Parts: sequence; structure tokens; C-alpha cells
Amino acid sequence: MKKIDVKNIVVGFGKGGKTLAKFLAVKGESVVVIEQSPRMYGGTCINIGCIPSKFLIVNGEKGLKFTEAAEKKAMLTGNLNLKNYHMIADEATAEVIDGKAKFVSDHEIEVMDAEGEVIAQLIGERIFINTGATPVLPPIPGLVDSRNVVTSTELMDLKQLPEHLTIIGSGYIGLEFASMFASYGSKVTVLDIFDNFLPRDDEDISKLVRSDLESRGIIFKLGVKIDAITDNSVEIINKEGKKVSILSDKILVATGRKPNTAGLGLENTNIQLGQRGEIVVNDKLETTVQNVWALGDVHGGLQFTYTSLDDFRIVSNNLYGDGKRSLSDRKNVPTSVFITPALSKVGLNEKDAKAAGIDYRLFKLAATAIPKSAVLNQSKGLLKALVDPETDKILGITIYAEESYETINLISLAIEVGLPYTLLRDKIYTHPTMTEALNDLFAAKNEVK
Ligand SMILES: Cc1cc2nc3c(=O)[nH]c(=O)nc-3n(C[C@H](O)[C@H](O)[C@H](O)COP(=O)(O)OP(=O)(O)OC[C@H]3O[C@@H](n4cnc5c(N)ncnc54)[C@H](O)[C@@H]3O)c2cc1C
Ligand SMILES: NC(=O)c1ccc[n+]([C@@H]2O[C@H](COP(=O)([O-])OP(=O)(O)OC[C@H]3O[C@@H](n4cnc5c(N)ncnc54)[C@H](O)[C@@H]3O)[C@@H](O)[C@H]2O)c1
Repeated sequence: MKKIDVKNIVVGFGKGGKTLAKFLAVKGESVVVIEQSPRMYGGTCINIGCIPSKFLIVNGEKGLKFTEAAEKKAMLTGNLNLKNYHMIADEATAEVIDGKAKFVSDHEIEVMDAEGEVIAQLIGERIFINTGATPVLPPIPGLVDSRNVVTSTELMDLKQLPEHLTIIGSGYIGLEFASMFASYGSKVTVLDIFDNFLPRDDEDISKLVRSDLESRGIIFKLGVKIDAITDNSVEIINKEGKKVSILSDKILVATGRKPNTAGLGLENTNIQLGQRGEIVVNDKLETTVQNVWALGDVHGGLQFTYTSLDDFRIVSNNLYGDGKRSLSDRKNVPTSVFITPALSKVGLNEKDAKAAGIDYRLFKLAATAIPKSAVLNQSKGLLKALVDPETDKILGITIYAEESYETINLISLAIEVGLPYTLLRDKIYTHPTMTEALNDLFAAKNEVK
């Protein structure tokens, strides 16, 4: 058995951890990355998350057959996985160890193989926990026994397109997969315990998103109780109290993802956990044990690849930079739900501003007014921006339109540096692009008084 004394241990090959491992190895420091599954070199995003799901979404819209797209997706993730492995393993001072890590004390870790046999013992001067999140499986009778219940990981690995796909959960994964599988031709039904669709969005936006998804054949049954699941159906009690059976050949559970700390042996350490099993960290991502940090989904904040990457920036800045970065200076994080068209947001919407009693000017533009919408053959959508009446600075924007996942990054920057909306209104943009909609959105005629 290997016994290793090392300066840096990264537990989990996620976004923040792998970027940090590379950074430390390039500095010539010894680094060991422990990853429980060779399929996961490079973490969730490239293997089972963002990249494969967006590849399938884009190719579904292009009209590719599901089986063909799934094959190409497997090739893409295989290549990325290998590239990520070599990015770390080829560094002279770095090593990747295959196996499941378990803490035995604050700075000691055992690595077990698939049979539970201990294959390595490590002592790390610094330890970085980057074990991600796992799907929450709600306690619905029959859910764990049904042969057709899947998570997003298994659904993307299917060889055959499901005819009737039922999705439990109308959050990020639920909506993106509903949109994706509707494009490939599945009959999709989305269920949620809450009646309130896209509860954090303004009502005009959420109504529009829902009716656009419905116009593509997606059925929503919201505010329902899921009574039981069998191999080929989901039994619900609808809002009227009636029992309804939904025929399903695959059932996707998309009811959230929880910090992945089970089995990590944290009970053998002084690393504190919060109520949802998340690792408690301070503003600099330090855990309650000195020289042990947590990065990414596992510390219970926002669950995005780009926030995990920003966790790397915080940790590396505090180790080797000016020490000024922290979680609390992370503001105006943009988000995109990759439905068709995409729903992107940064800063405040009307709902947030009203709740906080913040005064605002409102600008609104239908996506159909944007010339590029016609070029893309996708005129659905709505843009809404809030501006501070005193300073002219942008308070926030919601863009439900094609390519909003690109435009939103520009607005995020504008908010960050405090640009007045007039600058975006009067700027020269290339044509025809979705970004040039900002010329129109902020025009006086589009202010809602
Ligand atoms: C279907 C889907 C689509 C998504 N789409 C997007 C998107 O479009 N954009 C976006 O920004 N985010 C998206 N996300 C979320 C994003 O993937 C995650 O927030 C991000 O990957 C989390 O990265 P991380 O650094 O926390 O760790 P992860 O990348 O999750 O890596 C954790 C690693 O730790 C390993 N591990 C766990 N326990 C152990 C252990 N005990 N020992 C050894 N190894 C261990 C795991 O195998 C895994 O490889 C999506 C997620 C899913 C599931
Ligand atoms: N485009 C992106 O950036 C992207 C894409 C996919 C996933 N993600 C990340 O992954 C995370 C997890 O995604 P998710 O969709 O699983 O979670 P989510 O939190 O976005 O949505 C979960 C949904 O499940 C519903 N729900 C919970 N329990 C239920 C039950 N028992 N029965 C019916 N419905 C129930 C909730 O009301 C909610 O609508 C997201 O929060 C996001 O951070 C991001």
C-alpha cells in the first residue's frame, strides 16, 4: 500500500480543484488529486453535466437523431476526460490516484478501491475538498425500486429515445431536459410540488416561458403530490385532489443536488457540516480545520461550474496573491437556463426590487423586434431591464431570448463597473446580433411608465 506525505491533496477532480491542482503543480509543489471514478476525471461539468447536456440540447435543435447525438456526446466527453486526466497527471510534481477518499483525521486520508480495500494512505499539509454534489432522491414510494427512474447522468447515456418522459422537478435540470427531449421528439410531462413556476422570475417572464414550452408539447402539472412510482407510471394527486396516472417509460428525478459529503469520513475530523450536509466555510473558503479548504458545490453555495472556478481564484489569491478575494466580493453572478430560447439573468428583477423597496425605471422589449431573431428563426422572448432613477446605473436584466447566455455576460460586466444604461444604449454593436438589442431596449420608447 502506498503511504504518501504530500504538500497538497485535492479530494475530487472538480472544476475548482483541478484548476488549483494544475496551478500548484506548475509552481513545482507536490499535489495528489484523488478521484473516485475514472469516468469523472475533470468532474461533473465535462462528463455528466454542462457540456454533454448542452451538446445534446444544441444537436436536438439542429434536428440530429437522439441515438446519433448520444454517440457523438460520448466521444466528446471521452476526449475531454482524457485531456483533463493528462492536464494533471503529466505534471512532474502531480499524481492522480483512483479511489474513494475518506478522512481518518484532520490531515490524514485513506483511499479505497471499488471493493473498499484501502490502497493508499496520505498525509497532506494542505487539503482542498472538491467533491461536488449528488442528486436528491425524494422519499416517494416506489422511486428507488422502479426500473425506469433515472438521474440526469443515466438519461444522457440512454441508447434509445424515451417515448414518454416524465420529469420530477421544474428547476434548471428539469426545464433544460424537458426542452432537450421535446426537441428529440419525446412526449414530456413535468411535475413539481410547487405551483409557482420559475418562482424567482417576474410573472410576465415565467408565464411566457411556460406557454412557449407548452407550445412545443411539454405538459406541466404543477402543485401536485407524487403518490407513487411504478416501472411505467407516475401516480399523482392533482390540485383538485384527483388521482392521475402518467404513463412514463423513463422518469427523470431532478429535485435538486445536495453537497457530496456522505462517506467522506468527516466525522473523524473537526470539519464542521451545516444542516444540508454542506461543509461550513468562511469568506475565504477555509473550513473549520486550519489548512483545509472546500471548493465548489460541496460548500453549499451556488451550484455552477463558473462559481467553482471562482472558488479556485479565491483560494489561489489567498495563498499566493494579494489576499483580497473572498466570497463576499462575488457579486452580480449571471445565470442562464439553456432552454430554447435561453433564459438569462443578472442583478435585480422587478420582483427583487419590489421586495427590497428599491426604486427603478423599467425598460422592456419583445425579442421579435430584434433583427437577428428573424435570422435565427426564433422570435420568441422578452427582455427586461431595471435602471436606477438617480444614477442611471443598471440594476439588473432578464433576457429571455436567443443567445442570451452570451449577451448576459456583457451586462454583468456593465453592472460590475457601474456603467450608465445610456452607454449601452448608444454603443456601436455589430449587426445582426442579439447584443444590438441593447440599443433598442434602452430607447426612450421602450421605457414602461
Ligand atoms: C445535468 C447537469 C447540467 C449542468 N449544467 C450546468 C451548466 O450548464 N452550467 C453550469 O455552470 N453548471 C451546470 N451544472 C452544475 C455544475 O456541473 C456543477 O455546479 C459543477 O460541475 C460543480 O463542480 P465542483 O467543482 O463542485 O465539483 P464536481 O465537478 O462535481 O467534481 C466533484 C468530483 O469529486 C469526485 N468525488 C466525490 N466524492 C469523492 C470521494 N470521496 N473521493 C474521491 N473523489 C470523489 C466526484 O466523482 C467528482 O468527479 C450542471 C449540473 C448537472 C448535473
Ligand atoms: N444552466 C445551468 O447553469 C445549470 C443547469 C443544470 C443544473 N444546474 C445546477 O444544478 C443544480 C441542480 O439542478 P436541479 O434542477 O436538480 O435543482 P433545482 O433546485 O434547480 O430544481 C429542483 C426542482 O425540484 C422541485 N422539487 C423538489 N422536491 C420535489 C418533489 N419531491 N417533487 C416534485 N418536485 C420537487 C423544486 O420545487 C424545484 O423546482 C441547480 O440548482 C443549478 O445550480 C445549472
